[in-house]
This record gives sequence, structure tokens and C-alpha cells, in this order.
Amino acid sequence: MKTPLIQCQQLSHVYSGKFALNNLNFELNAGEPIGLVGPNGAGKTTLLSILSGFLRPTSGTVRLFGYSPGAGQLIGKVSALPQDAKLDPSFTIIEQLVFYARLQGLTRQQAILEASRVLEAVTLKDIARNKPQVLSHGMAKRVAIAQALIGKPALVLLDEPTAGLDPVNVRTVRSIIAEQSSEATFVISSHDLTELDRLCQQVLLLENGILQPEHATASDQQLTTRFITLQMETCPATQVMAKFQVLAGVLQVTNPQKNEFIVAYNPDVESKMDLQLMQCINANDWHYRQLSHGKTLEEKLFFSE
Ligand SMILES: Nc1ncnc2c1ncn2[C@@H]1O[C@H](COP(=O)(O)OP(=O)(O)OP(=O)(O)O)[C@@H](O)[C@H]1O
Repeated sequence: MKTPLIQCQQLSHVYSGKFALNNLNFELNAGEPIGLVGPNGAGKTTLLSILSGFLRPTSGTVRLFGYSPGAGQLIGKVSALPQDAKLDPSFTIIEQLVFYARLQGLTRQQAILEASRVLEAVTLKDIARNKPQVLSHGMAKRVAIAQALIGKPALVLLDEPTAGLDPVNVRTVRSIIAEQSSEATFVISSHDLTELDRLCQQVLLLENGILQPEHATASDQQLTTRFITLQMETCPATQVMAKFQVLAGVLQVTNPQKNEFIVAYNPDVESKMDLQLMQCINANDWHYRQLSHGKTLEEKLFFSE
């Protein structure tokens, strides 16, 4: 049987008598990036710190590739970008990356090649010989991601990799993760559900240290029902719902927020559903902004039954 990438059993962590993680049980396999979401204080950083081996759990077991976090067997296999990764101001970027590569046992020559490779991966080769002071916040984050990619780890843990970045840097970091995810499995904590929606097939939702049931993976209902989410320009919601509701194969129409509609329909009409909706929108002279298949991650996590 294949060893799971991450396995947590009855995992709890307590700070000063208060549960930060409360009896977590889950298994994750290697593959597409995995999202970790939850409100402030939900326990995301605590969980990532335990997986990284920075923090020992109060109770329960954790295994990465079958080993305890921090075990020698995991050196070079697992890497982490902490929320507040800091670079040393006295050394150039390349010197610091070479240093980290050397810590993984590479020769000086191999370490220089590896440091250049990871800087190239985050499109920052040009600043290799600069000290961290010249880096913008977004560039510093990319260097930290480069550091996490040293040695081609199979599992990369990223705590809020895009927090505080401007939209251009958010896009850049997202595309770095998407590009690198054929080489490694990423676990990404974030408050940005749109970002996780784009990157992740699987999402873990933590609330008050408790892992919530998996709304984000296919449920029985999703096997018998398909969904389309439509973002419309300003439109008469009651009329839109009434007209969508009578289209062939439509099971239910909801209007969770202004100008957003979720159409639940029978999979048998899948090939015709987009066209029917477009024709209906056109015939009524309404306008849409975006049509996407499925529900948004926000809907799946917080509003599914
Ligand atoms: N070193 C610590 N000492 C005491 N309590 C802590 C410590 N670190 C975290 N906590 C508490 O544990 C709980 C979980 O915190 P954690 O930082 O893991 O949450 P988070 O989901 O990462 O939050 P955020 O989204 O705000 O980063 C919170 O109630 C927090 O106050």
C-alpha cells in the first residue's frame, strides 16, 4: 500500500491550557496543491509548524512519508516557508541560498548550481548578487520560496505565501507554485479563497482548532448534480431566477450574493446547459461577467449543506 504523504492521528496542540489543534485526523496523498483555510487563530500556523518539525504536538501522531516531522530521513524531502521568513541583511541572496543548499549536503559547486536554479524558478536571477535590502516585499517572498525549493523537496509547506503582496506579485507567486507543482506537493495556508480555488483540488478547513468535514471534495450530492456559477452585471434577480429555473434540466437556482447565481442541474443536460443559459441571458438583454463550472470554494466551504 502507498504511504500517505501526510498522516495525522488524534493530533492535538495546547498552548497554556487552550487547544490550538483539537484531535485532528486526516490523511493526504501526493499530487495537486492542498489548501489550508480557516479564520484568524484557527490553528493553521500551529499545524504547519508541527508538520515542519518546528513544534512538537502535545499529543497524537504525525507522519510525513511515514516518518516523524524533523526525522533525518526527511532532510531534503520536506521544506517550509514560515509566515515571517527573514533573510540575513549581511549576505547576498546567492550566498544565503548556497549556504542553505550546503546544509542539505551539496558540494559547493552543486550548491551554486542549485541556488541559481531556484532563483531562476522564481524569476529573480538578476538580483542574485544583491543583499536583501534591495528586495521589495514581493521579491523577498519569492526568494523565500526559492529557498523552500532547494534540493527539489517532495513536500513544500507554505504559510500564507501571498499575504501582504500586491496583485502582480500574487499572480507571480501563484504561477510559481502552479509551475512547480508537477515536481512537489504544496500545502498552502491562505485567507484568499479565490487563490486557493485556482490552485488547489483539496482544501482542509480548520475552525477553532477543529478540522471541519470535507465540503470541498465531491459529495454524494455533487455526483448527481452539477453546478454552474454565474457572475452577472447588474440584473433583476427575481426575474433571472424565475427564467433560469424553467430551463430544461435545472434543479435549483440560488442567489447567494448580489449578481451571483448558482444553477444546480441534472448531469444529463451537461452539454447543453451553458448554451441554454447564454441564450436566456441574451434573449433578456442581460449581461454576464463570468460563467464557471462548479461552485466557488467559498460556496463549497461555507454555504454547502
Ligand atoms: N506561541 C503561542 N503561545 C500561546 N498561544 C498561541 C501561540 N501561538 C498561537 N497561539 C494561539 O493558538 C491559536 C491558533 O493560532 P495559529 O497562529 O495557529 O492560528 P492561524 O490559523 O495560523 O491564525 P492566523 O490566520 O491569524 O495566522 C490562537 O488562539 C493563538 O492565539
